[in-house]
Amino acid sequence: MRKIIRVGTRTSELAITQTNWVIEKLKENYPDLEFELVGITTKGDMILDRSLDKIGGKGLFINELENALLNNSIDMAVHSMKDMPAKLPDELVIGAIPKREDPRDILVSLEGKALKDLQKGSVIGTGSVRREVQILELRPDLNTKPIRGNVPTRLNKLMEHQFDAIVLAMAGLKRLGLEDKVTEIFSHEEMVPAVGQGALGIEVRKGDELHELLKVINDEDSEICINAERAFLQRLNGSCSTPLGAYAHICGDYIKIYGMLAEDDKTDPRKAFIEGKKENFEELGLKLADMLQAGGKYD
Ligand SMILES: NCc1[nH]cc(CCC(=O)O)c1CC(=O)O
Repeated sequence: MRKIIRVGTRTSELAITQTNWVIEKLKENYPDLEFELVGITTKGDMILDRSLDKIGGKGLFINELENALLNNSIDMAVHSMKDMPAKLPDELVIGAIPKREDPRDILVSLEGKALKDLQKGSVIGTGSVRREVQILELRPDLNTKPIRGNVPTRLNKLMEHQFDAIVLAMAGLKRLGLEDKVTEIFSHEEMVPAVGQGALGIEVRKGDELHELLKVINDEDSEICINAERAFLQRLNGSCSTPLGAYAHICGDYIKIYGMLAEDDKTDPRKAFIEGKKENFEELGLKLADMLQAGGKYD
């Protein structure tokens, strides 16, 4: 076994916190191994003045980390699964998905008002077309405005009154110890989360002995759910500019997957869910995508 395992991560406070958590978990299981955190700045972290879909979508936060894996300058990369594109390079694999953190979206509002109590015309900060479409479905009389930057930066922009409220992932706030900022938690039905939201993924080179070692921090139910959601994503070939979301959870031997899809121009949002035996997770994710593409709605 190599002496020091180099663990690549983005350099935001959230990414570093997540990576330290992964390293701690691995150390608990393998006290003799040594780990080194390698911070890598990605294009997504550098370009902060434009919206993600205008500068190239999801790959932005992970390309540099994958290149570092491919050229052997790191041994594993810790990602937020929600930032992972539908397809990975052939040489790489997600070696483990630890137990998922809270997958839901939340609202932080300036005056502590829930979404339904915000004044007509209030401005909601979000850079995500998925969140924008669903917010406007719940409150067509509000406005949305793009926001970029990491979680603390977004909270600061809210405090400076650039917005009346912002939407963030609960998972990020929990990991940063900022849950006390939360005004309202959206259910996964009123606001279908992003594919993979709340989950981490640890990427390694295919065939690397580290893959086996990572199994101790894999959570099988989380892995099945994320893979179901990612099958959905792959079928829709989603880029950052397609409003879509999916959230799967497991109940006994069954998996239930909720999905939302709108047109690229943000019109015609629709939602659906599907349920089946959990071993059929992939087929179910694909089928849910087909139902939504065919215009399916539920109620
Ligand atoms: N889009 C950026 C991003 N990528 C991962 C998280 C944290 C939540 C997670 O781990 O899924 C966030 C912040 C947010 O959406 O509020």
